[in-house]
Amino acid sequence: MPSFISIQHLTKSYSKGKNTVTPLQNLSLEVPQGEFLALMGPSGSGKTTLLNMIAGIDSPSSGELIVDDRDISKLSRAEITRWRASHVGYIFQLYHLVPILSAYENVELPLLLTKMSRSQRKERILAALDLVGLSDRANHRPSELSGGQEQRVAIARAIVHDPGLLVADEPTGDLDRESADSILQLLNTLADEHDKTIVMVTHDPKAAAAAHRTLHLEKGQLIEQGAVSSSTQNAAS
Ligand SMILES: Nc1ncnc2c1ncn2[C@@H]1O[C@H](COP(=O)(O)OP(=O)(O)OP(=O)(O)O)[C@@H](O)[C@H]1O
Repeated sequence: MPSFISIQHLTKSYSKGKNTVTPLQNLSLEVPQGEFLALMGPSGSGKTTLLNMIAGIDSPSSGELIVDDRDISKLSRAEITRWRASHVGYIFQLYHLVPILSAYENVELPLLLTKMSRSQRKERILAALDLVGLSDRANHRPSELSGGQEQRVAIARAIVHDPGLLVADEPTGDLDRESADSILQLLNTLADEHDKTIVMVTHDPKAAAAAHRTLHLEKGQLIEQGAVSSSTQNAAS
């Protein structure tokens, strides 16, 4: 099966004063469509940097970055903004819901950027809320929801425009174990039954274990779980 994400020899450097920081160095990665991939690694190892590259939020210094058959490192700023809006869904640790809007209205936000009619939007929003198990909370505001429910609304918002790729940065970092497990189950369902390709950054080994595969970032390179050195495990714990 061709890869949904194909990264070849990707390097990312930042200038910091007189110094250069290179969180990702000559990194290569293949992710098949429908895979739920977890990224782990010590703080500062470049996990968020890699996630931002894959999601088209930041661009590589060098290397090839193909997502869904497109080399997104070669797109202009306007093209990448358009690409992101239709191809990527974002899930954050702290949900980033708009407090004065209902769950329904929060989920509607990505669709307001499209030419969809109100009735088309309604159909999509109700389907997304149904998929995350929150049909009965459509009119509730975030403050009237539990943390787990807020994250479900955020996931409904991330999938409502039907992107192929979901990126999640510590999606269970603010949740108790039970809520975290049900969010991880939902992410598995999205990969297994809805063919979403999911890349999740996490510090939580239990969250990583729920994914199909876990990779560790070490010295700007990716290492399969099992091949990770004890020094990295100590640093990550
Ligand atoms: N915009 C930027 N400008 C300069 N340096 C940056 C920038 N973004 C990230 N870095 C540096 O790149 C390195 C990797 O950062 P990154 O946030 O990707 O790590 P991380 O593994 O996600 O860490 P954490 O687990 O703490 O979130 C760090 O040394 C960071 O200071």
